[in-house]
Amino acid sequence: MFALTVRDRMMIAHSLPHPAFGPAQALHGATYVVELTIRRAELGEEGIVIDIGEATTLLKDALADLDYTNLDEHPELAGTLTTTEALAKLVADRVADRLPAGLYAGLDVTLREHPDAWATYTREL
Ligand SMILES: Nc1nc2c(c(=O)[nH]1)N=C([C@H](O)[C@H](O)COP(=O)(O)OP(=O)(O)OP(=O)(O)O)CN2
Repeated sequence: MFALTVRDRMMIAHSLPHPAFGPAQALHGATYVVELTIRRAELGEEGIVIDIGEATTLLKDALADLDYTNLDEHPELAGTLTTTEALAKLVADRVADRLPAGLYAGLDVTLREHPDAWATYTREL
């Protein structure tokens, strides 16, 4: 299995209104490093999993309406606890929706809250 990874960042504000989150129930900010890995069993005729530029654009587009926003006000996220895990799934689903069918084995999206904590969502395709 081959894999190609690209990385981007997004800055957001959000609150996590559940008692499990203590002070993070209040509005606070986060800067995530976001990694997208696309997996493919065999390389294409160009000898690549996916063009790096194309993968970078896919990731950037998936983050575009989230970056520099208050997620509490995002219509698609109403009623969602926007945890690192949930955001990783959201980004993965958005990228998966734009990949051609039948070409790729799967993808992983990792959001790093800080160097010592991250969450990953894995999706087979
Ligand atoms: N599994 C997850 N745990 C936590 C998430 C998350 O997205 N997934 N998010 C947060 C908060 O948004 C914030 O990032 C950290 O808040 P904090 O109160 O500092 O929480 P910590 O767990 O880091 O520290 P405590 O010792 O619990 O205060 C929190 N958790």
